[in-house]
Amino acid sequence: MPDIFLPSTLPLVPLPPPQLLYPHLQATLQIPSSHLAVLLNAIAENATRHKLDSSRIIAIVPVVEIERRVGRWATAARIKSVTKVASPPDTFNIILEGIARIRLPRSLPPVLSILPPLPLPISTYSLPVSDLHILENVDLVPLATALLPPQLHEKINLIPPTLLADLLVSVLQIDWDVRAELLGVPDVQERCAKVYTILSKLVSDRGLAPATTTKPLLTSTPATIPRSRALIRRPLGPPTMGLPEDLQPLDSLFQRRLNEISSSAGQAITRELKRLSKIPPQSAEYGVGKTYIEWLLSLPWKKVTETPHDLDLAKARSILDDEHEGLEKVKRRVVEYLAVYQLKRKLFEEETAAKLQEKKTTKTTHQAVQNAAFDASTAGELLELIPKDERKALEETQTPMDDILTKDVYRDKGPILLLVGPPGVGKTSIARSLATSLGRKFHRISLGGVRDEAEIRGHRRTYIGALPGLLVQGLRKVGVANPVILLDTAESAVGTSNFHGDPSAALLEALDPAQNWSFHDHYLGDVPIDLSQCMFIATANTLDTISPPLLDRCETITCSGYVTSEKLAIAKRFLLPKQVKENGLLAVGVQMGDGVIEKVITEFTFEAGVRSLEREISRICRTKAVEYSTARQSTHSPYNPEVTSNDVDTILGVAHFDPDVREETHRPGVVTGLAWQASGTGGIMLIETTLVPGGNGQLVLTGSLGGVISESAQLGLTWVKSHSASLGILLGDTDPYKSHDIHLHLPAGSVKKDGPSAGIGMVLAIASLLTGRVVPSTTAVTGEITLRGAVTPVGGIKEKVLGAHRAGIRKIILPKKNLREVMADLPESVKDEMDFVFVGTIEEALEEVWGKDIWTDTSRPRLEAKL
Ligand SMILES: Nc1ncnc2c1ncn2[C@@H]1O[C@H](COP(=O)(O)OP(=O)(O)OP(=O)(O)O)[C@@H](O)[C@H]1O
Repeated sequence: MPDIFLPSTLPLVPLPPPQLLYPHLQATLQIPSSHLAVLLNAIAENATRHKLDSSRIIAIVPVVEIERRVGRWATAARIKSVTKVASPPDTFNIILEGIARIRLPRSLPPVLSILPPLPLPISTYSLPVSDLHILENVDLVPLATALLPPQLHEKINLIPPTLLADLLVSVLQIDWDVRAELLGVPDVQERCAKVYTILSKLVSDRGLAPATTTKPLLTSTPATIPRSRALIRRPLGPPTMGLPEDLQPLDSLFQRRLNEISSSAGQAITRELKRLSKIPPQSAEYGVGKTYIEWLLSLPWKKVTETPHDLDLAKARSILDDEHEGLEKVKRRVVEYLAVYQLKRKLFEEETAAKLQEKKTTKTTHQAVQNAAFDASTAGELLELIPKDERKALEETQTPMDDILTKDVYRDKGPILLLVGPPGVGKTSIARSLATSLGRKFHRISLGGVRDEAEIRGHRRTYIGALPGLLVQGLRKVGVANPVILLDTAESAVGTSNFHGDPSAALLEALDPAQNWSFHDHYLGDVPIDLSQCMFIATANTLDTISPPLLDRCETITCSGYVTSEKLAIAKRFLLPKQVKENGLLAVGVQMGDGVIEKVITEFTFEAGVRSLEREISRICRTKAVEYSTARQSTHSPYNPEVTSNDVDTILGVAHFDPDVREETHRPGVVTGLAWQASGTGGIMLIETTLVPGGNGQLVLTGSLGGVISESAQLGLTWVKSHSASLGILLGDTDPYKSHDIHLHLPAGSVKKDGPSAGIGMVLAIASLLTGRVVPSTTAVTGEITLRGAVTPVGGIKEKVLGAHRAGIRKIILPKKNLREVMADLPESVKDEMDFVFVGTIEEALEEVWGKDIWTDTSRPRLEAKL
């Protein structure tokens, strides 16, 4: 039960008819901006006088024709919100919520306008708990039932009788004078008796009969208060009566879980149980309804994993270290994230504690008015009985009931971590370790192939076999409201709306801290679910296709591919021991030397991550498991845990064909470019050109090329053509463009290729073809070109370079503007082994490959490669 504290002086504000403010109800006061300024000054003065940070409490005095005060009673009220109205101009609506009746001093001047803070003899005219018993004599419920529409009947039972009298006279359009008089009746019994007389008259005037009550009234002794309070919290009263037998188990489960579910879920279950009790159990609808109730009962509305208040960052780091090799930057960033999370949470908890403390101290300096019959859980119900026009204005500032109940829980509003990198580099497993460090449950949702909004937001219950969306399903699976949820392959939830809706929009709503405390899943209908306590982490292979609004919510951490030495370390420390264990060889083990593992890495796997490597190691372990089983059965051949290089060949067979190994031969017209696949893996890509006799300088393109890459080829040819003279291509009377077409092909025709980064490679290939000079196959190039010959930066450079390194390339020509990325992000071992040449123009690139004398050297045969 919250206590309300009133300062001993309050500014006074006149409230003309027809409005009248009772404790716990709302009223809207419309005032011009000049009056608002006076009011705010008076409030500030009062706050300073009482050394309060803010006191939005004022006294609302009912007045008639502005000069005549009615009686000696007013209402202490809290300002809930101030909003500017569209018309009349310069006018504000102030929404007030009554706190308690206050008696005004005899000497008070007429309240003609807003008055500065004046001392008021404040008494506790709200109800002490022990006074409740007096109400049993004057039961207003039957009268209220007769007078109010049926949909409100059940709610009347939930309203404490002490409030009912005020509430009824407010909603039943009783004369203002009568209402003002009732404000001056602080004694509850007297007030209820008066209201009883008024309502009885109204009932008989309208020719209605008072209903007989079944109302569980609040009972007399303080000892029974908690039970009564539970009753108040209960959404719609027990529906058990008259339920069919097969609904009884559900109902009793409902009763047991009453305190664990949100009030809106409780209301929905009550409604559904009632509805089901009226329809035949054989109908399909009956089954649908039962499943719906089961879902509502099984969700973790309020249950959370308790997380330690002091997160041990060193321990978190050691969990990350224990489960992952390398990934230094990623680990550091994850620990930073945890540190910030912990700090924010601590700060929040300290603030909450300080507020509580402040309340306690204010109690000693200010008179406390006990608000016996009002608590947050009745607020929502009450609201519905408040006149509509007032309610509308109030709703904007309303916090939902469930939110009030759990408002002291910390909800992280920070960005979502997005781990980006090629497959198999440990993104998922880092997220899992983060959940372990936080002591939270972990749930992974794969967004791959999610094209339908219903997969995120659920299907409406009208569909047969309808289910909630992936998020709600996930919550039920983990059984707590605060898990770490990993949204895997987030790039797949593309931001395209189609006739199935827009999954990324639904996802955004779920991730938005401003909305996700009341996420609406279609299956759950009008029952909102709180996702704000979940911690979301996303992973993606590439940022290219991720929806921009989603990306905007995220903070990106890049996990790049591994080089051989890193893979070796991962294999030795994690993959091999894991596979040995999984294949039942823990007792005898499998020994693989560094050279052997390296052979598996370089000859049998061609990937940025370590997934295939793990698969190959698993194959080796399986073979060793067969050997071990055979050895156990025969005494002749003992088991040998050692795996040699030859064993690898025997077990894994012929080394895999790898398109990503550099060419051994050097040929004019062939250049090695760099590619970056949608999976996030980098590699090399050959650019082949040849001259086709009988043409006229046209460009023929093949190899599944997209629009952008085709334009790059055209651009490359144009550049070479325009520099033909200086490159020595047009010599004497031979003009290759008049007698030949140029065919440019990118092998692996089944793979779609696009992007601008092959531009410089195309220029080199065409120039090489026409000048007859070769580009060494150990050299790779990447960079976009412009028509004027500038080389501009490209994306995915780190993965491309790592892919080139794997393929055996030792020199890379790349755009100057990518220099910082290369220097900052690449492992030292790669930087040591490779030669990087940064160029700003095409000329620089050509000179780098063929030397400065390319512009004058015309001695070489010009055409070497012909069909
Ligand atoms: N640095 C590492 N240390 C230890 N194990 C690792 C490391 N990187 C990857 N692994 C292991 O590789 C396997 C694949 O990792 P994981 O599933 O996390 O990859 P991912 O990056 O999420 O891939 P995808 O993008 O395909 O989902 C896991 O078994 C993981 O433990």
